[in-house]
Amino acid sequence: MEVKFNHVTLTYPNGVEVLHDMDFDITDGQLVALLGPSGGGKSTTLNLISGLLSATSGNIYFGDKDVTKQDALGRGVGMVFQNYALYPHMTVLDNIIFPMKMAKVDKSTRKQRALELAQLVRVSDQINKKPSDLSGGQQQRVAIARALAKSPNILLLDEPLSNLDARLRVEMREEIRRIQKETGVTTVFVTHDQSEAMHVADKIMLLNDGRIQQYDAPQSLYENPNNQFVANFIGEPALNVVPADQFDDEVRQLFDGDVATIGIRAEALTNEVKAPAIKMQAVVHEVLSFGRDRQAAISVGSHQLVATEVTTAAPLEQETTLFAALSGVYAFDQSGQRLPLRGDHA
Ligand SMILES: Nc1ncnc2c1ncn2[C@@H]1O[C@H](COP(=O)(O)OP(=O)(O)OP(=O)(O)O)[C@@H](O)[C@H]1O
Repeated sequence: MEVKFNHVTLTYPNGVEVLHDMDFDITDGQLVALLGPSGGGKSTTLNLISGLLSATSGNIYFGDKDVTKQDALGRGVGMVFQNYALYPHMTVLDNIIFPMKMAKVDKSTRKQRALELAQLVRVSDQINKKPSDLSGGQQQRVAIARALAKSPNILLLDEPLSNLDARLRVEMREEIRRIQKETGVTTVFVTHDQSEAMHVADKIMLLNDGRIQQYDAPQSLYENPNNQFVANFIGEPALNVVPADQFDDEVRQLFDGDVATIGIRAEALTNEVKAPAIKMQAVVHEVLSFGRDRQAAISVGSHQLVATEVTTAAPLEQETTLFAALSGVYAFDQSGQRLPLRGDHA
């Protein structure tokens, strides 16, 4: 089911507007990640989709239907929470059956559907156990099956992986993607972890201060950020940010507008030029290897940078010329807006 927000705002009863003019479409069948720092507005947006909160102004549509005034029950959404919220006294099978029992689905149909869902989420061999006898990942699978039991219009997942250890988080994010693709249910997934969002989503909506900073395919956010916030938030190691006055005029003039800062991706910095690049004077302090990863500590003036492609061939602790591939160099103005390359370099 397509979801559409038309100029939606939300003001909490304390009078503070926390979501400003949210205008977006979620395409039917897609998995969208709501990503952003704490307080950015992810949960508030999710609760507006679910109907747990009502918009102060603007309209929300599911397909062609205006659901702005409809409550959570009427909207037919399935929810999965961070703590799974399974019924502890019921078996796995009964947990999955429960929403269908409430909806008065007949007994044999609901049992058959629950068994199919258990198979979909791969807990068929656990159906007679109680939630406390399952691992965190298995409990999450059951919570997803239960949320899908009533064939919801939209599946909403609120930080579903945050209680799992690192290895299980990676496994479960792949599982969520598989289950979403198999069922085709439009899914919204809240996370503050950019790497999780990058791996799981068809599109990422990056929120900060109750505004959409960018809503795009994961790779587009990485390669073509709208502003400094997006460029900083997406990518690991974080973007290197250097004031523009550390660069020659020639570099600043590559961009259209008044350049205040230059952002450089860690992997764009090299000690040999391989692609269209800018030059900079820098000092390499050390080059460390971690398995297949490398990390060099560099300074430009008094600014510390991290580079992943600078090799041990670089002389240490002395001024040297480094290059930054233009594809990983962004210029921002004073307000943090991205400045485009001038026509002849674009
Ligand atoms: N009940 C409330 N009353 C007043 N303000 C609220 C309420 N709930 C949230 N806020 C404010 O709304 C803004 C957005 O909060 P929200 O919980 O949506 O952010 P979030 O991105 O989900 O953050 P987190 O990752 O910490 O959950 C914050 O400034 C928060 O302080």
